[in-house]
Amino acid sequence: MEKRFTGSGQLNTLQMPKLQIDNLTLIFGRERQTALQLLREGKSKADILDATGCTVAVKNASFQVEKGEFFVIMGLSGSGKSSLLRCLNRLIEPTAGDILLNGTNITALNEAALQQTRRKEISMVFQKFGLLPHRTVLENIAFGLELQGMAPRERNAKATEVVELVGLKGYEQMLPSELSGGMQQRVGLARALANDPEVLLMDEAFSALDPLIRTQMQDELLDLQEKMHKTIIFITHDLDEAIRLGDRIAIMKDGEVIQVGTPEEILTAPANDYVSSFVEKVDRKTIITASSMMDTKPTMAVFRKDGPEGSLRKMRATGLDILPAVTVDKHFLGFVYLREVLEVKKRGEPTIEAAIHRDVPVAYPDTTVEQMLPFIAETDKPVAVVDPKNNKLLGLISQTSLIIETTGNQPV
Ligand SMILES: Nc1ncnc2c1ncn2[C@@H]1O[C@H](COP(=O)(O)OP(=O)(O)OP(=O)(O)O)[C@@H](O)[C@H]1O
Repeated sequence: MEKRFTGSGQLNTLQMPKLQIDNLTLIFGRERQTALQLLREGKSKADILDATGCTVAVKNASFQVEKGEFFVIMGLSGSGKSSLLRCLNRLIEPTAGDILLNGTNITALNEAALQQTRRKEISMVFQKFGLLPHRTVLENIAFGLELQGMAPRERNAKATEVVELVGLKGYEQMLPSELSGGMQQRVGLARALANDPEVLLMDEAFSALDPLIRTQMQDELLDLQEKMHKTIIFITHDLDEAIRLGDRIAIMKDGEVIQVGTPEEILTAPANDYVSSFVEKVDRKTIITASSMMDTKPTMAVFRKDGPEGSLRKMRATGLDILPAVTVDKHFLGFVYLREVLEVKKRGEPTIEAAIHRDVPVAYPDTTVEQMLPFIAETDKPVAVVDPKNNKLLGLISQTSLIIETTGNQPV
């Protein structure tokens, strides 16, 4: 899936974020305000619990979610994911901080306006599906619309539309108890989608499903998202699921958001030892791409500018016996080798043309390490990374870094 977001937590600032969370804090317990004060004084969670009996579930969380983004919040049990998610639609009242939806501060809404937002703008899908047992699939899906006061004919038509979308056609008149877990979660998802919300909150939505069904549901959700372009905030404690689904991932620990980034950023630049230990076992080959491995300032032999003489000079200066050959405007032509450049010079040829090997494999910035495996050769040939639009050379990956990335070992 295409990853559209780059830079740790950096978003396209030309557009207003769909959701902006600023210093969100949630404290459970009676002496919340005292606890908040202690938190602001820099006291630890454990000290605050000792002093006040209050639990700091979310501590100063700040991040933005862009329109159409699939944003995953990941953390172990008790890290505060569900608490944070429930604050976003104020199922739980945050103790401090702001939540801006399309620039409007949700924390300042009165009850009526909040109801309106929950019905129209933010819908939630729960882990345990939350279905009404005595209502049919169609009635369950239409339930939110019924609460909004929509007439039966209209709401059934809307629910029938969504039924098709989530693959429940033919099951409309069944009761939840007649369905498998995966099917029940489709009903939960359909009910959330029937409201046509801008933001979908999904709380461990697939965690109760067995692994095969879970993978299938993940695929279907990604397919749906390709069509719907909703803003999705998805909670999971499973890193593989987070990597599979997320455009970006926020990692939580002890109530704090400790890193926000694309899966690749989190794997290549973990914010601390905790994140490193988390990502250790992930199969990096399918996630790391050429863009994060390449040297973006390689020495190049510039065709027509650098003749054999100039190319040899560059080889001598760098100690390299192979250089990428490019045109003056950086279009990649191939590689030149020391031995052949010497021969060209000996023959008195004015350019390095005859020395250029044009038939070499190239990678694009989003080519994964796995896709580059066939490029591992016995020779020390680097991999050229080019822009797919215009074939300009963007960087080089040395054979050594490719081997280290694929095997985890230094080449012998
Ligand atoms: N209603 C509550 N009252 C008091 N403490 C709570 C309440 N709900 C959660 N907590 C505490 O807040 C912290 C964060 O819990 P939360 O459920 O948000 O974590 P989580 O990451 O979603 O974990 P899980 O995956 O197990 O649900 C935990 O220490 C938990 O014990």
